[in-house]
Amino acid sequence: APIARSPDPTYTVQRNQLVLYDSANRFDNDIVLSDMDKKANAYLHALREKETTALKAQSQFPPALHFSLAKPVIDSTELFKVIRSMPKGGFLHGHLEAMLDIKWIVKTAAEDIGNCYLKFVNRVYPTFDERGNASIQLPLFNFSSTQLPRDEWASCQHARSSFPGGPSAFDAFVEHQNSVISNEYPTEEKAWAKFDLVFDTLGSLIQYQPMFEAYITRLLEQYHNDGLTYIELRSSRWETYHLDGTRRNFSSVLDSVRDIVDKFRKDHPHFQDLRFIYQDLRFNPTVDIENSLMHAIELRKTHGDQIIGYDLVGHEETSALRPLVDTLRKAQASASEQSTSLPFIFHAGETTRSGVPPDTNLYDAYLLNTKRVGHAFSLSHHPGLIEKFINSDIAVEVAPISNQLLGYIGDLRGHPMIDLLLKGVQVSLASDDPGVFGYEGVSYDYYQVYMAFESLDLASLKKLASNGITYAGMGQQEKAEAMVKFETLWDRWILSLVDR
Ligand SMILES: O=c1[nH]cnc2c1ncn2[C@@H]1O[C@H](CO)[C@@H](O)[C@H]1O
Repeated sequence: APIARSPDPTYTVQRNQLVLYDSANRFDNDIVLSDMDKKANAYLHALREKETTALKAQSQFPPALHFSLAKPVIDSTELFKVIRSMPKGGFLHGHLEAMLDIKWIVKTAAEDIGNCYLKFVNRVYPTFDERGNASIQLPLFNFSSTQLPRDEWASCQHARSSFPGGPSAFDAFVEHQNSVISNEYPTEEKAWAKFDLVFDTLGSLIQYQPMFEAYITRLLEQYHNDGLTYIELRSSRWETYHLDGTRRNFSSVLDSVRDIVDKFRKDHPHFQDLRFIYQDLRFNPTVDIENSLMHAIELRKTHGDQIIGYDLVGHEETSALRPLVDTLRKAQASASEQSTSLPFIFHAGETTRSGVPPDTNLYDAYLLNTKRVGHAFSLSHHPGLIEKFINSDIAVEVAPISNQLLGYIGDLRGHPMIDLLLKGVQVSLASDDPGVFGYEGVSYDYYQVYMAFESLDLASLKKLASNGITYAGMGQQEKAEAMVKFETLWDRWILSLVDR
């Protein structure tokens, strides 16, 4: 008869020690789950396991699918409903024009705001494949109290009602023309070639002040409904116009945002604020960047509670930080001479490549004292920088669905964020340009990440959410307030889960 072996107790002790050693620096180690939290954690864990098994059996596991295919699957799950209802603290990485459903924007322009005209312009863009260049009809919008020349401009109402399939088909068509939702753009080059075009259309819609106000109001409602209580958006110098021809400069636009947010906060006392990071395009001529830096410093003096930093955006292959180091440093010195500051919150490392400028931008961002880094997709290649980021408490803004749709990763289970998290880099989840990716808010990103990485649990979700407050452009007092509100909402949410 075989001799029964009892497990070697020394081995078990060694193994437990190894596990502990390996997870000693995990990003979420400081989160302590209450007994209630633990029940909720068990419930979420079981739900994830059950739905994962079922979805894998149908080859429909969402993190493995292109988001255009994953979205309807995610929408049908119970776990997504739960994740949607989760308090998500702060949202730190989104671009002003690309936050809302394009179908809603077009319908609102035509039906509610009025005085809306549009034309289609033919735009050619390289597709980097055997077909060479492609062209696309892009709509541009304009708002006017008088009829614009009919040979060029159509009224939005007429364009929508006369479109085959009617108004909603028209809105869907505009969305298709202005997005990178479909898998027609499988590589970084193709996605960016299309992506770069769509911001003109979006800009033309929200440079009209009544549209801008409707947009900001809707943004607050939708993102608050998604569980967010603090929002930071990247915005270029934003100016708007009125029907009578008067224009608002960025400073006046910020005043109008302040009014809208104050009003929203009266009805939503848990909502903290909406703030902006002044952005310029990284490939703009240096004199333009110098001007936007000076303008950002002016706004720091007058609207320092609304403009919390400065960033350079756009495809990182087009231009590096290094040639701009002097310009950027001079601007910060000039800010402090003027008794203010201009914090940098740079995009860097949004690339799969290694050792080339989009990757080595991470060095410059670090040396320029960036507060956080947008994307840092290639940070996992840099053991030394990872250590520096951890020691200097520089958080990374990760937008997994954006990374997939812009061609940096296929199956999200391969996303480098898990390496960073388990080594102790702090991350805040974001959605970058959800309006151009076919959704709103940040819940899909939370869902995909929780599904993709089974080593993440409820404590991880709580840490990711609260990081949106910890690393926000708020003062210590404001952060403390926001965190208390977040904890209240969190406990309420946990109760609702455990009560099921
Ligand atoms: O993921 C991104 N990386 C870099 N730049 C971006 C990203 N998403 C949007 N923009 C840039 O922001 C501007 C609109 O506000 C656009 O110019 C777009 O290229």
